[in-house]
Amino acid sequence: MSAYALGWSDADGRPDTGLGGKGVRPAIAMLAAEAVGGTAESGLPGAVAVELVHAFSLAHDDIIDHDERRRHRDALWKAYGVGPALVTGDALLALAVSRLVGFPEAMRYLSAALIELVNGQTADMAFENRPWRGARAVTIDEYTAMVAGKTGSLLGAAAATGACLGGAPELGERMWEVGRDLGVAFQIADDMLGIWGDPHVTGKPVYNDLRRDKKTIPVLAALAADHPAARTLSAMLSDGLSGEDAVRHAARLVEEAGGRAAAQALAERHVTAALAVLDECLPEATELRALCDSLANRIH
Ligand SMILES: CC(C)=CCC/C(C)=C/CC/C(C)=C/COP(=O)(O)OP(=O)(O)O
Repeated sequence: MSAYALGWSDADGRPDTGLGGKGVRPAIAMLAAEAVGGTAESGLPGAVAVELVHAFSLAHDDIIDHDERRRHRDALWKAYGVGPALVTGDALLALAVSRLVGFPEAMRYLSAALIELVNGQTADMAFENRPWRGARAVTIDEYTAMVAGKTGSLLGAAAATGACLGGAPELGERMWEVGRDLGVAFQIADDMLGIWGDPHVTGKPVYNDLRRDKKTIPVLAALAADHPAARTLSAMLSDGLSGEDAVRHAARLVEEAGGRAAAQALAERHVTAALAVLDECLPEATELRALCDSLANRIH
């Protein structure tokens, strides 16, 4: 498969604008199918299913979070209204499930991912009402479990459905582990891009998570640090960030307290774990490994 299949450039080799998304999940499904000895095309039903689930989850997530921009343009709800965006998301989900009718082993992983996705999303929403400090503060372990559900499960399903469709259902569980750990690292990178990303590249503004009290890993890790900036940050967040100056100041404190470096280190640990399982069960999977490496680059 070409670099296009990895989603980083378009069919003519131009850098991807992000308008259609990076296509990471379908690339994983097709490369996993190939890695276990099938053709890339054999992984196609899984690839389509996971990308449709992803699109459904983004449509609904943008409504939940009131995010107005997605992939360099208005979010679906912003362009067409909440009702149409909700129903479009539902339709995408129904179509996703229909893609795997006739492939029961792959379907098992997709349905497991859907349950975990909803659990992770529910935890993410519940965390917004938890305090920044004290006994009820969100821990890094709780964060990791939440993102393993919200993001890791679908990358897990991509890898596992690919393995099943490529003819190696016995590798499904291990491939799920590979995808899940990659997904945790991917979400950590996404959290980092939400603070330090370039909106021209990501297609969405920075600081929305901070404005909304989202318990993202750079902030949680900063607060856990024994650093004066962490104490100032904790007080500011607990009082509520009032105005854009406060939001920008909080972002600087997160970095000063070491939140960015700690998030990066945690993401690297998850990439390493994913690669260890991949090397153990599919040492010849060079293209899938290359995709993992390119995802790892997103952390830096
Ligand atoms: C049930 C429900 C509403 C769940 C929501 C779960 C959710 C939105 C998780 C976020 C996943 C994520 C990192 C998206 C960006 O993916 P990406 O960078 O691959 O996006 P792209 O496709 O635009 O490249």
